[in-house]
Amino acid sequence: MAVSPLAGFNNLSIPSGKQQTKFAGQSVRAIPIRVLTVGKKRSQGVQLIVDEYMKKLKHYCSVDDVRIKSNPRNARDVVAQIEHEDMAVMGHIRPDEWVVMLDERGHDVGSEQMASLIGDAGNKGASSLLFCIGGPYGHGRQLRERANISVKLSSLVLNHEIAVVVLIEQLYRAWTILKGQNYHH
Ligand SMILES: C[S@@+](CC[C@H](N)C(=O)[O-])C[C@H]1O[C@@H](n2cnc3c(N)ncnc32)[C@H](O)[C@@H]1O
Repeated sequence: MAVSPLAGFNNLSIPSGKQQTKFAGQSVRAIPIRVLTVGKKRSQGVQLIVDEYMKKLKHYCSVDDVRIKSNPRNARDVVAQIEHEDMAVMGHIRPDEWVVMLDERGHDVGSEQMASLIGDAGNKGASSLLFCIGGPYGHGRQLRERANISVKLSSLVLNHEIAVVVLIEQLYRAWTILKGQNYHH
């Protein structure tokens, strides 16, 4: 029987407050992480930082940087642009992948909770974990329906380039937390 992609996150607990991850001292299955961003060409400075953290993250799991051009069909109105970007994003999602949508209105998670989220995805059967950063006007309807969870990185609205930098550092931080390494204080 096929396992619903929602099966794990239905049970995902996001504990409140700063606390140790429930995976401290336990082994975690290292599933691939894919970071999908919708946007224009990245600036060199942002790309350097993303590359640096991707390299660090690759010590723990495989990582893919999936890029989608914003407004891929040169739509003239915002609604059509969001829909075209949404379709392009959906085309990259794998059926048994757990999808984390980054959104300014999402769950407010701390770094330990992000570590638990990665641990849960690995240990509850997801084949890979996809983190989605939207285009200039945010995510479309299909992705919102498909996402297993929506997470905020800050109460501030971030440009997609800043969002990917914050996200990738947090993914690295999360793995150091899972491994009990001396990076997160
Ligand atoms: C320029 S923002 C889009 C802002 C738009 N107002 C919206 O409704 O999403 C581009 C993308 O960056 C990400 N992003 C921006 N601020 C964020 C935040 N505080 N937390 C999580 N993701 C954020 C989201 O994925 C968003 O779709």
